[in-house]
Amino acid sequence: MNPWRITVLGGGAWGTALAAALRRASQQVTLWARDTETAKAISIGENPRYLPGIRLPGDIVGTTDSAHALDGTDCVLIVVPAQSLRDTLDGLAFRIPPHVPVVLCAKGIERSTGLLLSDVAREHLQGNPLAALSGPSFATDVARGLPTAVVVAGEDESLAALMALRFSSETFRCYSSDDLTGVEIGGALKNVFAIAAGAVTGANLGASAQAAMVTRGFVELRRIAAAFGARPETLMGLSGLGDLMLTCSTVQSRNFAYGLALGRGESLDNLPLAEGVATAGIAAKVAADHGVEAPIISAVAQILKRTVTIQEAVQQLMNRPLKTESE
Ligand SMILES: NC(=O)c1ccc[n+]([C@@H]2O[C@H](COP(=O)([O-])OP(=O)(O)OC[C@H]3O[C@@H](n4cnc5c(N)ncnc54)[C@H](O)[C@@H]3O)[C@@H](O)[C@H]2O)c1
Ligand SMILES: O=P(O)(O)OC[C@H](O)CO
Repeated sequence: MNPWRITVLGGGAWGTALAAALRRASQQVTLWARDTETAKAISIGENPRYLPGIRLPGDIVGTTDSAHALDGTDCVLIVVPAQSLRDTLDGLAFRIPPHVPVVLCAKGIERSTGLLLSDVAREHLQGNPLAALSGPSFATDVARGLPTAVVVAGEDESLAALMALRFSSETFRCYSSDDLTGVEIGGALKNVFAIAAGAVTGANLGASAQAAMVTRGFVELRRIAAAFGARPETLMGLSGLGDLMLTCSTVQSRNFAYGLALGRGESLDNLPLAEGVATAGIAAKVAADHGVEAPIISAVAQILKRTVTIQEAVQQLMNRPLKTESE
C-alpha cells in the first residue's frame, strides 16, 4: 500500500501529535503552521512551544507555505481551535484539492453561529468528503506514542474505514463510524462537562458530587445528540463516554484544569486553550433551541459569564423538581 500524502493544518499540540501518529502509521506527513519557528522545529523532530521535551519522528515536513503543504495532497486534517476553523478555511479552502477528504480534529461548536464544525466546513468545501476524528486522546500521550484509541467518523462509511486503516499503527488505533454528528457532538460537549468536573473538584464539593455531575452530564450529552439525530450508541463510545471519562478525571485535561482554577477562585489568565469556555454558552443556547433540558451545561455557561457563583449553581441544580431518573 503506497503511503498517502497527508497534510496537517495547525502546528499546536494536537496537530503535532497527530502528525507524529500518522508518520508512525507510515504515511507521508506535511504539517502547515502559521509561524516559521514552529514549522522549522517540526522539521527537526520537535515542537518546543506546544510539546516541550517530546521527540517526534524526524521526517515530518514542517512548512508555512500552504501551497507546498496542500498541492497534491491525498487527505487533509484541520487541527486549529474550533473558533479558528472559519478563519482558517477562509484563507486556505481554495488550496484544498476538490474531492480530497478533510478530517476535522477540533472539538467545539462555533460560538457565533451554533454550527457544528462540519457545517462550518461544508460552507467552504462543497466537493470534499468530511470526517471528524475524536475520542479520548491527550496530545502528549499520542506524541509520545503511548497506546491510544480514537474514532474517525464520516458520512461515507467506507471512506471512514479507509482513513481508519491509513491512520492506525501499533500505538494509535482508529475505529471508524458513519455517525459524523454523534462523534462531533460527543467531542464538543465533553469539554463543557470537564470544566464542570474541574470546578466541582476545585470547590471541594466531594467525589459523590463529581460522580453525580458526570453521570447527569452524560444524560444531557445523549439528549442533545439525540435531538441532532445522532445514534445513541455513538455516545456510549470513544467520543462520548470515553472522552468524558478521560477529561472529567484528570488535571491533565486543559478543560478540567480551567474548571479547577475556577473552583479554587484562582486566576484564569494565561491558562492554555480550554475549548469548553467558548462552547458552553452556545451549547446551552443550542440545547434550548432544540427543546432539550441541559441544566449542567447552562450552569457552566452562567458560571463562566459570572452571573452565578459555583455555590449558587449547585443550589439551583439540587433544588430542581424531582423526577424519575429516565426523564
Ligand atoms: N491537545 C490535545 O490533547 C487535544 C486532543 C484532542 C483534540 N484536541 C482539539 O484540537 C484542537 C486544537 O487544540 P490544540 O491542543 O492543538 O491547541 P493548541 O493551543 O496547542 O494549538 C492551536 C494551534 O492552532 C493555531 N491556530 C490558531 N488559530 C489559527 C488560525 N486562525 N489559523 C491558523 N492556525 C491557527 C495556533 O497557532 C496553534 O498552533 C482543539 O479543538 C482541541 O480541543 C486537542
Ligand atoms: O486537554 P483538553 O481538555 O483539551 O482535552 C484534550 C482531549 O480532547 C482529550 O480527549
